Amino acid sequence: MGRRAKNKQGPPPPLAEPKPKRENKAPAQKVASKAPSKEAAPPAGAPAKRAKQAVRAEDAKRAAVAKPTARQAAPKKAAPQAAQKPSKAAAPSSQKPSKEAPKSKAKAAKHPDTFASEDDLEDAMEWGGGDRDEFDLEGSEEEEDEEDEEDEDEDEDEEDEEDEEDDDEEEEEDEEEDEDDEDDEEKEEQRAAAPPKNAKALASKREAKDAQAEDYSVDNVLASLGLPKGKQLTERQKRKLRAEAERLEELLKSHGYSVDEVEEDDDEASGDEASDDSKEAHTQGDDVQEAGLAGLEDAEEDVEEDLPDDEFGSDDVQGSDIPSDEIDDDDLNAEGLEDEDDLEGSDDDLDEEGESGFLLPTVEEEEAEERAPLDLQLVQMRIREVGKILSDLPRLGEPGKSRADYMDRLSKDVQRYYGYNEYLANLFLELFAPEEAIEFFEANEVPRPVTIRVNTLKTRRRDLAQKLINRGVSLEPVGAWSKVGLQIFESPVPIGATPEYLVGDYMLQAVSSFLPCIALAPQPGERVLDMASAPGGKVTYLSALMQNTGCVFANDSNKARIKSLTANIHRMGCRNVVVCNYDGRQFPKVMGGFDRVMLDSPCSGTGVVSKDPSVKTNKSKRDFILLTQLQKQLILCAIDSVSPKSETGGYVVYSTCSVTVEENEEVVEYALRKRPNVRIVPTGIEFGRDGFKSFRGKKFDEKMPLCRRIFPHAHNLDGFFVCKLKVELPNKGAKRRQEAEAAAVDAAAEADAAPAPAKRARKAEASAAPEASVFDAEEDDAILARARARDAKRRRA
Ligand SMILES: C[S@@+](CC[C@H](N)C(=O)[O-])C[C@H]1O[C@@H](n2cnc3c(N)ncnc32)[C@H](O)[C@@H]1O
Repeated sequence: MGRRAKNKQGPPPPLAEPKPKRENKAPAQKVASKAPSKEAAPPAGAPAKRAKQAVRAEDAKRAAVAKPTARQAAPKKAAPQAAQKPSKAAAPSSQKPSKEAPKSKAKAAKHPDTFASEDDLEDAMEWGGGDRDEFDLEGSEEEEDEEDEEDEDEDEDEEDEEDEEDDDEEEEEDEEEDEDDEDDEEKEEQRAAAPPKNAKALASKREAKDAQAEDYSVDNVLASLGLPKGKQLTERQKRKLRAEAERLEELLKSHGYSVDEVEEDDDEASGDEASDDSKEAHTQGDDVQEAGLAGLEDAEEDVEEDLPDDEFGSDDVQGSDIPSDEIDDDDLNAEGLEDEDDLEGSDDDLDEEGESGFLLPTVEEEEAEERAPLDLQLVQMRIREVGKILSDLPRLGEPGKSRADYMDRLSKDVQRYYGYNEYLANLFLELFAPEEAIEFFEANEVPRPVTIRVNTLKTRRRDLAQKLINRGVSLEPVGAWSKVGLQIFESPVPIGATPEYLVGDYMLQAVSSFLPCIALAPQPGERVLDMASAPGGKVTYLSALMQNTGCVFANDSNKARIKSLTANIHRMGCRNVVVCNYDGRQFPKVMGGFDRVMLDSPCSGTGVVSKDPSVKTNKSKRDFILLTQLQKQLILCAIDSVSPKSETGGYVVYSTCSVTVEENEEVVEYALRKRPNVRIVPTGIEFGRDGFKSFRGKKFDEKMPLCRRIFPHAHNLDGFFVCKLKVELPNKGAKRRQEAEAAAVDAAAEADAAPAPAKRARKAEASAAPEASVFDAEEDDAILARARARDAKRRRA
């Protein structure tokens, strides 16, 4: 097994820390919201019900697990909806996804980086900012609240005349609000006249739920667990069922339910209060409560009525693989185990089974599981359990089972739970250690934060921020590392259709895609080529960094994408850009001699799965072979388009929104082999992980760690790879390479020498960055704080 990415303490988070007012609300929700693709979603709450029934049936006499109150017993529904509206705490790093989190992220943005047009905007609102309908259509309570607030704001606005800076903006806003209010009144009347929209849906949901509850007959319950009736359970089967109970308890605890209080609350739960709560949750249309809490409660009652004590028994238990590593004798006793012998017996077996007590399913059990309906919660728990065991196989592994056995199980479960094809599941499981791979898969289920890039050709960040705040947008700078990024948390207006957007004050753009431009660091007056530039997120940034001077060639081979590229270039006021439409591989023949070349290469998109989940299934081994071939050809052409004699530059940046080694380090390594006059230099990006120096037996250039790798689970950004290359005169390069090879022998000297030039290079580039001259962090912070305070005051009034 080759090198795998490791979790290590990285530099400061790339996006801003959360403000206290948007406190993390529901940390436990993350677990529940880890739903796989929509297609795979089970009927809400069904796995929990099955698990609960298993517990009750097997342990009816023993009462091995305390019965939680109805309220406590509501596992969150593991459905895509939940996953797509992550809690603010759910983000792996400090960022907060926007309140308008997408209702469906299945529709991916056309291109992950930028949003060129109205269509792109729609996509953008889906990937990061929510359903556009939320902004435009009637009906949501939140919207009404906001409208009320806007009405109040009008009054406050009149009083606020001292605030000279805001006057013009606010007048415009007031006019818009007046119009909106008239529309709103009309809509309100229509709403009042119509029957409640969701009453019918609720009624039919209830009917469906009742029908579902009726299905919990003994036969159904046993069948759902793969247990034929009337036989005796083996010790192993009993143990698994008990561990299943533990699993459920763990699940409840992880959602913040206290199982310890169950005994006392149980009485209450059967009383009015609990059922009232349940009903209330129902009538509010809360899917989570409905599916989990009320459904579970109903199912419990049915099982109690239907299931005779001796009914549960089979040699053919298809049961789940049950983590029993945390079974605690004291707990079991406290919870009233009647049959001490069983417990002792299982303890003995646990000793034989390794410390975790988790058993991989047998072949028969696997086959039965294949036949049974997909139990997503079981699969999710098993993924976590196997990930944990693989982190310490000698201690936690089952005797006789190899790493390959566990990896095989994990791969199958990842495919079933997250919806990746076998090739990709294995690719990621090779790239990361198992537990980290799971974090990566989880992060891909959550949308990344919405961010915009301020167009310094047209405005300053502080001015734009102020205008947007005046429109009620909640935002923050993305962090000290960028002077042009703003993270959008909430917006009452479509962020891709504000007047500021339309006049080109900003670009909707993922912050990862700022990084290649920062690395290329084009200088005013230079000649620059962006070899694959549509729809233009990066090329318009390059143009801005060059302050509309020099010349940028924006090329793309795809004619259809040239349209949005051109539109963006116009909207952003880039006057130093020439658009062209060649296959990048023709470029050195078309023209050459550039000071810098950007190759943001076509790639598999494995870094942006959260935006485009189709990547999970539509990328095969063949695609990777073809893509890497193209990437290798393009990188050579990019190198050959650069003038090694450039006095100010002579650089190529190669980037992808993919995390695979094949598309990144291997492509760069290929280029270094084919062009000995090229070397890797620091990118100037202060965060991210190092590029791999070796992977699965392959050794890469010693400078490969200077490349930056960005991961969704580690940085809460789109996955990205950025490499900066310096192109030198061929003879000079060859000489330098020989010298470098000789120098590599002296490891100590190398260790001393490496950091200093890297630092110097970074410092030089930072001071040369044109945007630095228009930025004053402290001043910006003060202005933004004042604007936020004013906005807060208006809202309070
Ligand atoms: C990752 S996207 C570029 C995104 C762009 N840099 C931006 O920031 O908006 C890759 C682009 O490569 C283009 N492309 C694919 N094959 C190409 C080729 N052989 N030559 C030039 N461009 C190509 C695609 O049309 C696509 O627009």
